[in-house]
This record gives sequence, structure tokens and C-alpha cells, in this order.
Amino acid sequence: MTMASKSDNAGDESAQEADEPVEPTSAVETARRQLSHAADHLDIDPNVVERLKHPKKVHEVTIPVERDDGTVEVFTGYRAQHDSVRGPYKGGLRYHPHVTRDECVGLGMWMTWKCAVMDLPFGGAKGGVAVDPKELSTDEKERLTRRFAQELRDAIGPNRDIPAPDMGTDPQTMAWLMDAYSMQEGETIPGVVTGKPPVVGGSEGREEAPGRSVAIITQLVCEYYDRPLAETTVAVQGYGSVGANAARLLDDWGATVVAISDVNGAMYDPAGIDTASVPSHDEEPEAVTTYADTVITNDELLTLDVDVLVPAALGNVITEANADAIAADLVIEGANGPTTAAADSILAARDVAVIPDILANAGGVTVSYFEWLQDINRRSWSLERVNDELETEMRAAWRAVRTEFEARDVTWRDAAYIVALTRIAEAHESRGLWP
Ligand SMILES: NC(=O)C1=CN([C@@H]2O[C@H](COP(=O)(O)OP(=O)(O)OC[C@H]3O[C@@H](n4cnc5c(N)ncnc54)[C@H](OP(=O)(O)O)[C@@H]3O)[C@@H](O)[C@H]2O)C=CC1
Ligand SMILES: O=C(O)CCC(=O)C(=O)O
Repeated sequence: MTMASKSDNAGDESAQEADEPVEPTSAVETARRQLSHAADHLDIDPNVVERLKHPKKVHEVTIPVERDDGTVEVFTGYRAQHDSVRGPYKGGLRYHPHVTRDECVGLGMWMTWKCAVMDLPFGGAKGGVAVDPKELSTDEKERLTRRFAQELRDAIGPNRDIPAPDMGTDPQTMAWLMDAYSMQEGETIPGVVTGKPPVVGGSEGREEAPGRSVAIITQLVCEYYDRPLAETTVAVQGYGSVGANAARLLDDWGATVVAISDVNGAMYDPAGIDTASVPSHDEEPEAVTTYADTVITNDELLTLDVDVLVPAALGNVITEANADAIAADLVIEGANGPTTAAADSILAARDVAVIPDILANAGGVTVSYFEWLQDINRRSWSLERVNDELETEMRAAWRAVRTEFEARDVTWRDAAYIVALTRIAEAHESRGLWP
């Protein structure tokens, strides 16, 4: 059995059409190319596909923030709402200097597919602020977040659009957002955001959930390819909410994690890293390189000779330029959009299995759904229940994707898109094109 497809045709299947540009430059272009590619495998109304190439609405706001020295700096924030045919918009908020309108649209599209792969009653959205959160004090971050919440007050709501954490934001950010929105509405509305601290309506297990789903999917994929975890080496790029939790669980479950990284570079130990002893980004930013004996670059991490590569930081890190040098047999996408469309084709032709973000990291939004249910019903689930239900949902999504992968002789990404697009297209056909 080959890794990228049950047949050796996967490279041809995912080869790009000659008139397509060589390397897309933005998340939205990558997302659109992935959509077109997957739609080719389906008998799906082309009008629905055309609709899905565009966001329903993009909110762009300016956010004046008083710095601690009394000066005012104005930041730009976005909320891209892609599709809501299956339910309210859902997706994270990112604080990062590279946030743009187009990045939010692409990330919002991926949220639509992710919620549909998981069969959650949500559509897709993503937002963010173009800011380096490391350059803000805690007070400045709070002022930025409260003002952003105020500017988005008509766009979000528990039945309209429900933000959550993403890169650069955390449970505290979500608590400020929930509080600012609730103050404007005059009542406490915990269901307006997810990923909050449990003390204000957050769910147990939410912070760990995207990393947990990466670990669960890695385990299932390794089983599928008859590769015991105890004989599997793993490199993880990024050591935050996704990367650190995935690395620690895989380490606990018997895999050997040989490399982890932060923004400055990677810690590398071929004998295996004791992941519990290295602080995650949330515990101490940039700790990985601070505590490393051997530091290699983030680019070197990507091409290490390991069995499993988990990119879990930024998008667009596996590109046409390095896809030929990826030595892992399995790439499990912890980050959103780490692989460009051109790199995808190269990896498929090389028989490297790429398990897409919309399946692998979907534990975050799945536990966000559990959190939303808990908030609406004013109930609180135990950590054990959350983790059990997450595992059940991840296994169900994995089975649905595996069924398409085996039946249609496509890549894992196309198989996941086929599951998602089929559900979304049926909903559009049933409701009409206008929701
Ligand atoms: N949080 C969530 O719920 C979900 C997040 N995702 C996706 O996962 C990815 C990571 O998000 P998340 O874990 O939340 O982010 P965090 O902010 O928690 O952590 C990000 C990690 O990436 C590192 N990093 C930052 N820049 C670079 C770089 N240029 N090269 C290598 N490492 C870098 C950071 O290092 P340092 O400590 O030095 O800053 C940190 O370890 C994103 O693509 C996000 O969209 C997907 C699903 C859910
Ligand atoms: O939990 C959520 O609502 C969304 C998390 C997220 O942004 C993602 O999965 O990329």
C-alpha cells in the first residue's frame, strides 16, 4: 500500500492543470485551488462551488489603542465570515503581524470545511488583528481586545458568529472578549466566544483539544499504515496550544519526539526529548530554544529524517522550494494551511501522505462546539467526558474521510474535502444559494 493513495496514481490525480499559477501566494488562493481540485471529483453544482470561493462578508475595523506611555496606536482588525449554510459562523481570532484580509478569508474557508468534516452545526469564519502581541503589555492587549469586541459587536453573537482562540490569542483574550460583548448587551452571554477559562464558562480540555486531535489522528494514521507508535519518530514545528499538546501526548503514547521548535529555531535530540520538561509557548514563550542543547533552524526541522512531521505553527511552510526535501512519510497538519498547493502535488507524487488540517487539528473547534453547548445549557462537562466525546467525534470523522480515500483513490486532503463539500453542497441545495 502506498502512503499518499491506495494506488500509485495520486501524483497524477493531484497534478496541477498547466494553466494554473505555479505557487499561490496567499491562504485564500491556496484554499480556492484546493476547493477546485476536490470539486473535480464530485458531481456538485458549479454554482455552489463558485459561491464557496467567496466569503459572505468581511468586516474590517480600525482599533485605536492607548499605549502605556499615553500615545495612541491604531491597528487594523478583520472578521471574514465565509459560509453559514450549516449554522452560525465559527472560527478563531489571530493576533499576528502578518494578519491580512486575504489570510482571514482563506482561514475562514478552511473553517467551513473543518466544521463540515466534523459534522458540526457551524459555518466558517476567521479574524484577527495585524499586531505583534509580544510587543504589547497585558493592559494594552486587554484594551485592544475590548475595543475589537466593541467594533465587532454587530457581527458576532452566540447564534451569529462565535470567535475562539488562534495563534497569538488565548483563554484570557476570550474572557475579555466575552466580558466586553456582555457589557454592551447588558447581560452575561458566555456562548458568544469559546476557548474561555473554565471559570467563566469555558470547557475543560479546550486548550489541549487541537493538539489532542493531532495526536489521535497521528495514532490512527500510524495504525492504518501498520506503523507502531513505539517505533515512530516525530518532529513538531511550533510549541504552542497545538504543537506542545500534540508533542506531549505523542510522547506519552510511546512515540519518540526528536524535534520541537519556537520562533527562534528548534531543539533537536535524536534520542528523544522529554517534552513535559520543556515549557510550552503559553507557559513561557520562546522557551524551546532557551532550554535547548542543540539548536537547528525551523527550515532544518522540516526536512529531518523522521517518520512523522507535524507543522504546528505558521501557514505556507512546506512549499515548492522544500517539498522535495521533506523526508517524513507522513505529514500531519497541526497548523492551518502549512502546505501550499504546489507542495501538495510534489508530496503526492513522492507518495508522502499529508493528513489535512481540516481533519487533524479539528479537535479545537469540536471542543468549542462542546463549550457552546455547555454555555447554552448552563451545564459543565467533566474533562473525562470532553476527551471521550472528542475521541468519538475524531474517530467518526476519520472513518468518513478514510471511506472516501479508499473508494475514490484520491489524496487524504481531497478525501476530507469530498466529505465536507458533499455535506455543504447538500445544505446549499436544500436551502438555496442565498444563505
Ligand atoms: N489554537 C487553536 O485552537 C488552533 C490553532 N490552529 C492553528 O495552529 C497553528 C498554531 O496555533 P497555536 O498553537 O494556537 O499558536 P500559539 O500562539 O499557541 O503557539 C504558536 C507557536 O508557534 C511558534 N512560532 C511562531 N512563529 C513561528 C515561526 N515563524 N516558525 C516556527 N515557530 C513559530 C511560537 O513560538 P514562540 O513561543 O517563540 O512565540 C509558538 O511555539 C496556527 O496555524 C493556528 O491557526 C489550528 C486549530 C486550532
Ligand atoms: O474553536 C474554534 O472555534 C476555532 C479554532 C480555530 O480557529 C481553528 O480550528 O483553526
